[in-house]
Amino acid sequence: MKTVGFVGWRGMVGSVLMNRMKEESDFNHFNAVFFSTSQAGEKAPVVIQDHQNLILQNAWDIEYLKSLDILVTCQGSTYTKFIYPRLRASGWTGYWIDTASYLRMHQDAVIVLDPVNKLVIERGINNGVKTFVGGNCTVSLMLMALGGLFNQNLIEWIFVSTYQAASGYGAKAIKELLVQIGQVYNTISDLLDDSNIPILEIERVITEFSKTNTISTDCFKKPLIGNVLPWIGEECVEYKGQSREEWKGQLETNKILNTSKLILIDSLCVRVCSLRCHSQSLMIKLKKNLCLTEIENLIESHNNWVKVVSNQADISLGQLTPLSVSGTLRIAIGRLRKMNIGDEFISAFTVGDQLLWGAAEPIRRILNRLL
Ligand SMILES: NC(=O)C1=CN([C@@H]2O[C@H](COP(=O)(O)OP(=O)(O)OC[C@H]3O[C@@H](n4cnc5c(N)ncnc54)[C@H](OP(=O)(O)O)[C@@H]3O)[C@@H](O)[C@H]2O)C=CC1
Ligand SMILES: N[C@@H](CC(=O)OP(=O)(O)O)C(=O)O
Repeated sequence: MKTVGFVGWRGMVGSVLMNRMKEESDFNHFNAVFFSTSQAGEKAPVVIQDHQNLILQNAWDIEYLKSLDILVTCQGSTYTKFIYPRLRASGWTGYWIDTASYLRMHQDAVIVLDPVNKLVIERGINNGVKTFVGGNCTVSLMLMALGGLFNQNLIEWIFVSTYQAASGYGAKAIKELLVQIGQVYNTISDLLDDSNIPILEIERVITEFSKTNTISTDCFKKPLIGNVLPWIGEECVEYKGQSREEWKGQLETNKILNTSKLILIDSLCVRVCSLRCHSQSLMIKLKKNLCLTEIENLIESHNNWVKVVSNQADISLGQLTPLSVSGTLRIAIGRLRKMNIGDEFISAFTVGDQLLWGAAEPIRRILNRLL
């Protein structure tokens, strides 16, 4: 059996990965070794019955890492940046599987999303590629939703407006949003009980409180509760005025699909206060005029997880929301219709869990493929 090391397994993405692997009994197929950058020597997680007494190994120990057949890291780019070049320089030729963005555009790395780019992955494996990286969450979720149209080479360009969950900024950010909700509620809970207080007075109190320094904003820098934040991540060095999150859309999509002619993708990425599902509003220019039923059929037949939601109010509100998709592998896509501006333009809205298909699931699946 192969030996697989896990770094970053107790982080948010790592925990979702561990849960999925336990659900699917993946740990029966290899020997697992768990590492930590900060807790070496402490107890490792128990993932199968007979492995009760394993301890955490030191994630900085190159000599130990060299003994692995496969290393899976959900630890983040800082770890990858430090360890990856040193481990490769030491002569290690094992498989490196990573959730972090650092190696994604590296020429020796394949971005994995097998329902969409299985052939690219297989070609990579056959050509001796040893580095496999999960895509940016919005990119992976968009590709899972529109795989059927990309597959048929029907897309000329897309403009995406994202509504990204707090989880995309990590566990601390989800906590910060929940703390903000509590803080805001505490400032007005007495007022809510008094039916004589006008709603605009309550709104004024909340708005004023949210502008004070008392509200927690360590992660997001501004309140997310009662707000939307129209900038995610750093500014792109190459393109002023574009965030790196927006910049990744076109770059990663074209790398994942291994396109010979660039598919144009642009976006405006916004943080909203949902917890772990990213939503995206899409304006798509098709290369030809197709009827809506054909478009829906192509989308839905592409993979087992994408579900077309009928474009009706009650069904959209029930099945096309972060709440309805959260914690599932479902990729919901709806609000599909032809736009007024022309027959080749369609609009759509899609929702996916950014910790599952957006992060952990492609990693779980490439690991199983490489075993
Ligand atoms: N968040 C997301 O939605 C997505 C993230 N990614 C990428 O995945 C990587 C990891 O992200 P994420 O999972 O959010 O990172 P986290 O911050 O949740 O975890 C990273 C590491 O922090 C350490 N840590 C310190 N204190 C704690 C604690 N109290 N609980 C758990 N872990 C703790 C752990 O390492 P140790 O045990 O070594 O101390 C852990 O592995 C990043 O590169 C990110 O860009 C990719 C796609 C989506
Ligand atoms: N940036 C994403 C999450 C993420 O980690 O992306 P990446 O893996 O490309 O750094 C978000 O904030 O929602």
